[in-house]
Amino acid sequence: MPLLIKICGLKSAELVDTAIEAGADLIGFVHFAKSPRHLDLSDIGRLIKHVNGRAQTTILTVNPDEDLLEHLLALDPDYIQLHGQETVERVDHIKNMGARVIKALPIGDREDLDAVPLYAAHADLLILDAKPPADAAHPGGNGEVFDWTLLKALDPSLKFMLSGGLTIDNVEQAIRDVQPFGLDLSSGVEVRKGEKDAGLIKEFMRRARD
Ligand SMILES: O=C(O)c1ccccc1NCC(=O)[C@H](O)[C@H](O)COP(=O)(O)O
Repeated sequence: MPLLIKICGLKSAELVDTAIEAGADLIGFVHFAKSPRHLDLSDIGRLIKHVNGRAQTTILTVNPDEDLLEHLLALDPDYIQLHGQETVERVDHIKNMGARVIKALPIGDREDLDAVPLYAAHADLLILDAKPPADAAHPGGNGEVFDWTLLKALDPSLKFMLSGGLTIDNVEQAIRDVQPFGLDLSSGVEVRKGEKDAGLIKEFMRRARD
């Protein structure tokens, strides 16, 4: 089965087209005010319409309240991505609202793996991302790689997307060593925080798909 590849934090229709034409399966839009990739609801709605079914879409948010969730669901993304401290009960609740849910889990050490089978039984997709540095302004999109060898302790039948610091230089090794179900990335195809580069997106996708 081909790798599911998600590119997160796209902000323009042109770069959305670049990512889709290069073969991205899932496009992520960030709604988190402190992020350099933050978009307001009207821009996210416009970009989801622009994708128009050519790829799947997700809106990424952090510990959303009911009111925000209702606004996000009205934009009709394929998934809501949760990147905060949302519990499995919260994941279930959001699914009951009619959403498919991607849950991101921070991985820094062996103990962090305990949450993986638990959330795998509730979320539609799981992202295993690097634990953010203590002084990070946002819980994801920090370009940090975690120790992939930790993942050897997981049940091999668990499906997850590998995330955290993926770049054109480490993507082939990541696929070889980890053999994930999917990949998720943001900073690795940026020239500056929040600014994606078409050439890096194409090169990343070429190396990931070869
Ligand atoms: O991207 C952000 O700015 C962001 C802000 C708040 C919560 C999560 C965020 N990103 C989550 C993602 O899905 C990223 O793709 C993932 O953390 C990997 O990022 P990177 O290490 O930069 O590739």
